Amino acid sequence: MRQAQLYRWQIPLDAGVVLRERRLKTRDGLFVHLQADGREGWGEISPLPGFSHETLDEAQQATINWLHGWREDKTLSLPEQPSVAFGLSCALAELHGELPQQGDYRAAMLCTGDPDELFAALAALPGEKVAKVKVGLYEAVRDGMVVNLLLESIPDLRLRLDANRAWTPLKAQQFAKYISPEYRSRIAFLEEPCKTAAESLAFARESGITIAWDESLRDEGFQLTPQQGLGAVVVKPTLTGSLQRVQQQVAAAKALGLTVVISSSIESSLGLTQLARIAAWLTPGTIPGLDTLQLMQCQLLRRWPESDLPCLQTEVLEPLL
Ligand SMILES: O=C(O)CCC(=O)C1=CC=C[C@@H](O)[C@@H]1C(=O)O
Ligand SMILES: [Mg+2]
Repeated sequence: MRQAQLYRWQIPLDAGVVLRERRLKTRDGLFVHLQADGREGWGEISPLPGFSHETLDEAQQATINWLHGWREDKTLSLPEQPSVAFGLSCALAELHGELPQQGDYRAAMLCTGDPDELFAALAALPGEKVAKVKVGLYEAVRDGMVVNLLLESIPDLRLRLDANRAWTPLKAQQFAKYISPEYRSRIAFLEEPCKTAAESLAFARESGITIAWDESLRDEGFQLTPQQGLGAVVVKPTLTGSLQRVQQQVAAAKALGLTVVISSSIESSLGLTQLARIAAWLTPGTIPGLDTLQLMQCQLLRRWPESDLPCLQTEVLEPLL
């Protein structure tokens, strides 16, 4: 006997979460709970505003339609909305015991705010010092000076940078000019420096700074091919689709010798813990990009290890079925 429930939730975010020039005050999403033969599985469906094409209402309706069929023992293909396919595939994988329990809870520290605050946090970072810094929000020269200062001040720090396609080729050159050549190898990668892939690849060739694809992976008709200066891909499962689709994309990137980073789409703690398990399973040895729980004011259902944020249970969730 199959049972299913769908919950809607909303988490207040700390001030200052800006995505694609829009301020996000809350993170809203869905949890799907499947039960059958004494087993259960959970999944998170939380399309990311400004990045996902589907709205939460569209995701909700597609999920409800699918669940009605699943409860009647129909074997259905997953809906095409990536956030829905991902969440349902996680719930099915948990139900069938196919999502490994072991997680990689290390996270590349997501750095926001002023350099002084960064120094203390980064210097105290235990183990492999990997941090992610968003660039492209301020002047490129300032970004270059801050990044150079961080690399100079913390000799064992490696940085992941992300410009979210903010720079023109000139701005990208201005940034690179302020990074001492001997520090450039400690930039693990710079995600999406310029507005177009061609401009980003030219930047990588000219600057010697390794770049990574993130948004490009999801562009219509994009083909992943080996390129000089391309070192990594950043895979956001909520924006990509089912676990099976994620596995395909990870395998294709690894076959090209690229580093693959499993990255957050600002999911709840339940989604983030599942991403940590997917990272340990599909990209062992690579620190995932999951340090986004700090943006939230609470956890839901499952705790992120060592987070002291309050963890709320189903009583705050709105059942929809
Ligand atoms: O990848 C990480 O380390 C954390 C997640 C992260 O940086 C992002 C998540 C969602 C949208 C963006 O703000 C940003 C990104 O573009 O990678
Ligand atoms: Mg990115």
